[in-house]
Amino acid sequence: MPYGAEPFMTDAVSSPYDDIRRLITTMPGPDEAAVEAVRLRERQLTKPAGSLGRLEWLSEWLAAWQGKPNPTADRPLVCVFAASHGVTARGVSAYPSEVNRQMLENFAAGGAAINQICASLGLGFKVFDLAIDMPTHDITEREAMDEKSCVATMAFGMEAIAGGTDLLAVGEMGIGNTTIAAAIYTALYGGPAGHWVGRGTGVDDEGLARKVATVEAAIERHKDHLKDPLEILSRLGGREIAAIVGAILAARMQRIPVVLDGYVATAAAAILHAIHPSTIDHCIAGHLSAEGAHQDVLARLGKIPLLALGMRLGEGSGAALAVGIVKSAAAVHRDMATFGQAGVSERLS
Ligand SMILES: O=C(O)c1ccc[n+]([C@@H]2O[C@H](COP(=O)([O-])O)[C@@H](O)[C@H]2O)c1
Ligand SMILES: Cc1cc2nc[nH]c2cc1C
Repeated sequence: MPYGAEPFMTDAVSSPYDDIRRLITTMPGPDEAAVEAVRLRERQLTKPAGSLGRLEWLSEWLAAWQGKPNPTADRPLVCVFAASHGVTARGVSAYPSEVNRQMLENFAAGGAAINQICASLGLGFKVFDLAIDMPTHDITEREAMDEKSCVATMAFGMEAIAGGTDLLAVGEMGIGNTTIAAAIYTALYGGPAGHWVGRGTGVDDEGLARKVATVEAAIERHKDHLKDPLEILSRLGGREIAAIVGAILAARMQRIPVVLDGYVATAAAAILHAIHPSTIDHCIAGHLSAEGAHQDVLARLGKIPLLALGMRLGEGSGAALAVGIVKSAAAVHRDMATFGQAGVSERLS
């Protein structure tokens, strides 16, 4: 038998993405019985019905995706995925790419904003270095990464949950990646590149014009290959976005609800949503980023952000703050007294 023609191989055209597509078809759905149990207890707690607004919904959401009637947020984990981008050669960021490695050191030393947010809220924190010294290709010239590297990076992102957690927040670090995210949104949703491009770390008007021109050039370069969302991901990048796609999928398989960070992290959710909207039903938007088009993206994904603090930092900061709210929602649901326990009179009619 000639080399490469083992009997178990078929002639069917296979793609490196097949395993990811197969995984998506086996994802668990929401646990309706757990949601009902939460609603039942909710009605018995010492407060006017519905008075805790979205906190009540958050308890139901946790229960639905954790698959348990007593939802928890006892071991929340913030994962930050860090990557470098060849497109920075086009002058699309207010900061140099060296900041990527320097910020990894800052995260490790405990000096970044995200370190303080995690410490103040008691959240676990893990950073993933996605070959930070090897930028992906400039997407105006060629694809950011090949399909196999893209799949390998998604698989690496699945490691996010390896240590165990009951609530995952996903964020990123990568100079130039608001241009990458804008390119992904332009490919997915169409319209002028200028609609999707914002100031990121704070580029001036010339920088903004360079970002728009860069996204337009990237779309023009790849225009014949932007139908399949996974191909959009590998062509436009970057590694941190691919890793977050993997983390979101792995979390779903293990029944771990996910909190998304800002404009860049949401691009990973948008890729999955374009494959099938239900793939991100276990995700909430932690916050509304100040990066202009985030509102539009979240509306397309059907997500209402938990917080709107005018933040545009990235590094998981908005998602981590939102986890603090989710932790309170779980604690309120678990520890409040019922009308019966507290001897408080119930509603008249
Ligand atoms: O995700 C967001 O909402 C967001 C908005 C603006 C900036 N960022 C962060 O800033 C970096 C990207 O900005 P830029 O200008 O280099 O494209 C990257 O490290 C992101 O974490 C992130
Ligand atoms: C200093 C700095 C910190 C960051 N954290 C996330 N993105 C960032 C971009 C810069 C420039």
